[in-house]
Amino acid sequence: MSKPLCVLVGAPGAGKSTVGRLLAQAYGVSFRDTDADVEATAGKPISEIFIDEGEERFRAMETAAVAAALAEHSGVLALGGGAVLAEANRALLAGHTVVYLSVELSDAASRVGLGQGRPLLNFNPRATLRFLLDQRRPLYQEVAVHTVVTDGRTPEEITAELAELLKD
Ligand SMILES: Nc1ncnc2c1ncn2[C@@H]1O[C@H](COP(=O)(O)OP(=O)(O)OP(=O)(O)O)[C@@H](O)[C@H]1O
Ligand SMILES: O=C(O)C1=C[C@@H](O)[C@@H](O)[C@H](O)C1
Ligand SMILES: [Mg+2]
Repeated sequence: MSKPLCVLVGAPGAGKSTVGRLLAQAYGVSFRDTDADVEATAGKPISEIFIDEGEERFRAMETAAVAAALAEHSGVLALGGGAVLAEANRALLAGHTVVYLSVELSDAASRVGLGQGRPLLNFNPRATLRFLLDQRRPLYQEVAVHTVVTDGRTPEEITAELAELLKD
């Protein structure tokens, strides 16, 4: 039983995977991403899981991946953007060093582009992102111990702030 150094949450395009990798490198620890874990378990990309099995099945696999990663991983962990929607996942995060990488619509939209590889954003990515951000902002805030604003900042700047926060 171990505990992640830090758990990153945030919307699509917040930079969880990008910043998570940089932070892990800086600390010399490994990086894990529950999206990649679900894909490895299913043997296919998330976009295909959504098409073949539906979002509900994906969310069940995601909860199993979150529980396993929180129990096993001691490095930096990024959660899928929608993981905070499930009460069970939010409960699992209690007591963990959860950092909310916040992003607002303008930067999120330019970072995810047309939403390729992100099934929820296949249709009208900007309007969907606006909805997701409004729906999830309070949930990210609820689980987070720290918030790091990412808008208009480079991944390196964000990583440096995160490293500073983790010293406490
Ligand atoms: N601070 C930043 N400034 C500019 N571009 C960024 C920043 N952070 C990430 N990006 C770019 O935005 C895109 C999305 O980043 P990333 O995949 O890390 O986000 P994510 O939070 O993991 O998204 P998802 O929830 O879809 O997995 C990538 O192309 C990445 O290079
Ligand atoms: O925001 C979401 O609901 C998602 C974000 C991605 O990380 C993936 O977990 C999946 O595409 C769903
Ligand atoms: Mg990611």
